[in-house]
Amino acid sequence: MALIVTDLAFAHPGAEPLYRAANLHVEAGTVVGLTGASGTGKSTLGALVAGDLRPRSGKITIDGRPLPRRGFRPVQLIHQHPEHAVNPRSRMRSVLNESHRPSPETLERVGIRREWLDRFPEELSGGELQRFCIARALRPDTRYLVADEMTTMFDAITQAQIWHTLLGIVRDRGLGLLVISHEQALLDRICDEQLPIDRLRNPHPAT
Ligand SMILES: Nc1ncnc2c1ncn2[C@@H]1O[C@H](COP(=O)(O)OP(=O)(O)OP(=O)(O)O)[C@@H](O)[C@H]1O
Repeated sequence: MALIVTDLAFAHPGAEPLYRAANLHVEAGTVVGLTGASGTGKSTLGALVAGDLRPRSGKITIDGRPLPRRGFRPVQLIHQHPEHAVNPRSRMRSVLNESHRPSPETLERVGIRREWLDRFPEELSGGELQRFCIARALRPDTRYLVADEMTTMFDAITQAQIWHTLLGIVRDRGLGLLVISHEQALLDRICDEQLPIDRLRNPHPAT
């Protein structure tokens, strides 16, 4: 069981290809860190494996099946800026229930307080809002998560709480987790494996 990217090619409109033949393997139940300098395509790769962007060519398979083009989303993306990932005009109860209804146990485990459900996004802190994005991503059919600079904006205590919670759930559900981060100490602590994106990009550059 794995998320497997094979010979992926992608370019943003009007730009040079970011990857010509990228390969990535995230085994279910493992935590893989994706590292690399700014602008080298880590977030873009996260968006591709989550199905938010479509590759030019190549293959993405999830537990042996092609990544679905619509509907069922087995790979869920958690962004750096939760405030950009939610509708500012929706109360948190609606935000949460957009994709599924998380169980009360999930809400409690993720650390969402009941009284937050009636608030609007701007009435929550970034860390509180990120907990909603995590709960929303934890659909019953989610198999893999991409955490793209998920806690970069938060203080050390909030970061530690969110990672502790998420890693516990990932372990219990046997999910695969791709972590995109510039924080080397975090990656060293939580990852089973780390991949520099340069190793995935352009493995056969034109000479
Ligand atoms: N929607 C877009 N349209 C055009 N170019 C884009 C778009 N999104 C990103 N890019 C470009 O693609 C390249 C890779 O961006 P990406 O965000 O994937 O890098 P990154 O490695 O995640 O960077 P960072 O570590 O700074 O977050 C950058 O040069 C960026 O300017």
